[in-house]
Amino acid sequence: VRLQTPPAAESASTPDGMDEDASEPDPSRQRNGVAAAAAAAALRGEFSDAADGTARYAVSLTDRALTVQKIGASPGPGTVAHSLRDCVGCRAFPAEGGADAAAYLCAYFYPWRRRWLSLGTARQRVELRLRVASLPDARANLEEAERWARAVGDATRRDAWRRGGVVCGEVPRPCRVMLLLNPQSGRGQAQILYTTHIQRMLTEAAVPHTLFITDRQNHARELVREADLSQWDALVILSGDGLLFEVVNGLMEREDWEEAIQTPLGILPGGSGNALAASINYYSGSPYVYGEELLVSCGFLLARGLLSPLDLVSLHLASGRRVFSFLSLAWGFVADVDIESERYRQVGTIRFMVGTAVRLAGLRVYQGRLAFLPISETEEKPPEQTSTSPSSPTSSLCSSMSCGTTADTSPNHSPLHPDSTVQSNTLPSPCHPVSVKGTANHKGPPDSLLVPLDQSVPADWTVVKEQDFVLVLAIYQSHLAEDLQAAPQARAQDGAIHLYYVLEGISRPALLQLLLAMERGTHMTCGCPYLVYHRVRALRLEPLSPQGVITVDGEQVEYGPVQAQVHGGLARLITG
Ligand SMILES: Nc1ncnc2c1ncn2[C@@H]1O[C@H](COP(=O)(O)OP(=O)(O)OP(=O)(O)O)[C@@H](O)[C@H]1O
Repeated sequence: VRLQTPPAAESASTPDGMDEDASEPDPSRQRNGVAAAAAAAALRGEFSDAADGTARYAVSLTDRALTVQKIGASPGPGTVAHSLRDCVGCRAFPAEGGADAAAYLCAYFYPWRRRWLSLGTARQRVELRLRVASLPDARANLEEAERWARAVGDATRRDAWRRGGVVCGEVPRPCRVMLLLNPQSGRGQAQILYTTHIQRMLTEAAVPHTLFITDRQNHARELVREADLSQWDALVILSGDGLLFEVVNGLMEREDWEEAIQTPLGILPGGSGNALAASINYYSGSPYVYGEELLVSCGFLLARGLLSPLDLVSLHLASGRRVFSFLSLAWGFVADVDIESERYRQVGTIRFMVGTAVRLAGLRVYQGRLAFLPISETEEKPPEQTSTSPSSPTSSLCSSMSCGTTADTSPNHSPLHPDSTVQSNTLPSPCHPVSVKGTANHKGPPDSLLVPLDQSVPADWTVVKEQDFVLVLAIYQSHLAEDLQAAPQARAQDGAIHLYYVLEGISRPALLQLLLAMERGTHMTCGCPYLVYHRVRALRLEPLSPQGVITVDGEQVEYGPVQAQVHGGLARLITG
């Protein structure tokens, strides 16, 4: 374990060095919009160039933008409006060594800009540094710079809330972050990613953090299980999804699990799959990005600090062990590829492509039983949560169950659903559903929809005819990997398990076509009769083939019968 304190941010560019902000349209960015923004300005002032103090700038702050106009230049060229939607922070500081009475104002933006060498956009860093020297003494100049820094920070926060979707709070400021990093995740570059991107970004956003580098499997789990959580406002993972799986389960193993699991969780992609990070980026409405660009986008969302509820799925394994999952349960093709491709880890995300090619060549089928509790079309959905203003007393008190759920317009099941494979549970259930309580090693809410694994599923469940499957995938986020949109209709807090299965009989080309379509999330439009989809609250999977792989959140668990139930909004996720 290493502890580190972030150093101060470095490097600057002056307004002269910046192009027009390339974010999506903002009234204040347009030509006559600049005038409108200035008219509604909350603050106006005159600053000089941070480099040598020669050029002078008229600066105005509105609810939406920080606009900088070179004095003497006509509006348009020489005027830059920095949208607050792209701002991560702003700070004031005195001139170095006290030789000068001036103070400085620094604001940090990450607008979406066209890439230099390829199509599309990515968030790119812009630093605005201005000199405040209009007052005679150093203290007065610093106070003026601080006044601006506070105003920019407050306006940015208000802007984030205005745009927030399903928001149930925000991390406190300053936010004390426990940042857990797995140095072995992905291609083993998480530490470099921290130094090159995240350290500076968190410093700019004034997020003090302590870095914990894990040195073995289950290290993160133990750390959060034993941690004094009153010391931390958020737990952030720079790693793959496997480390977050450990953190979630470490929190759920605590005596105070109910409170502990409310600790805001954040994820920064450092692994090879990075499914949750890709999902968060997608939920935020951001363009598709991957690799380091996804890291910067997720770093930006983390810096904004808005919280959304996160569903967790409680899973009971054959041994009686209970685990909590935020991403997926997989059996068959998907699980095989995930685990078998571990040996190609050094090639990064391409490992999944290699693994897919290998497994397609030796396509397997698995015999098993599947049953689930569907979410009916008519089932009442929890009311949609609207953003609460940052000053609202309820905003920081969001309880897991009171956080709302977005309306989901997706169909309950695929129109391609081959009815012949599904039957309602005609077997009389020998007992009424009884809660399956947390087992000895786990705390957590009771699973009121499940009965013990050695009993038949309840009568209102749907039982799939016993047969051969190519894959079963239960997923609760939109992405299964950075480039796999397995359930584009899913949301972090929709209270649903999105259950897909592919039946035996599918040809290799048809399966490949499905997997390729999944990159764009269009697999349900392929017209494949072997692919079935249901939205469910609970499920049971009983593999009958003697050998196979089951994964939970990409981690291999014991092979055998497993059942699961979703718990809506049990955790909280930083989604920006
Ligand atoms: N220092 C370490 N050395 C070896 N394994 C570790 C270490 N720290 C954590 N682990 C384990 O590594 C496993 C994989 O980690 P993680 O999910 O972060 O990376 P990944 O597998 O590359 O990413 P992804 O899940 O996105 O594919 C986890 O089970 C975790 O417990």
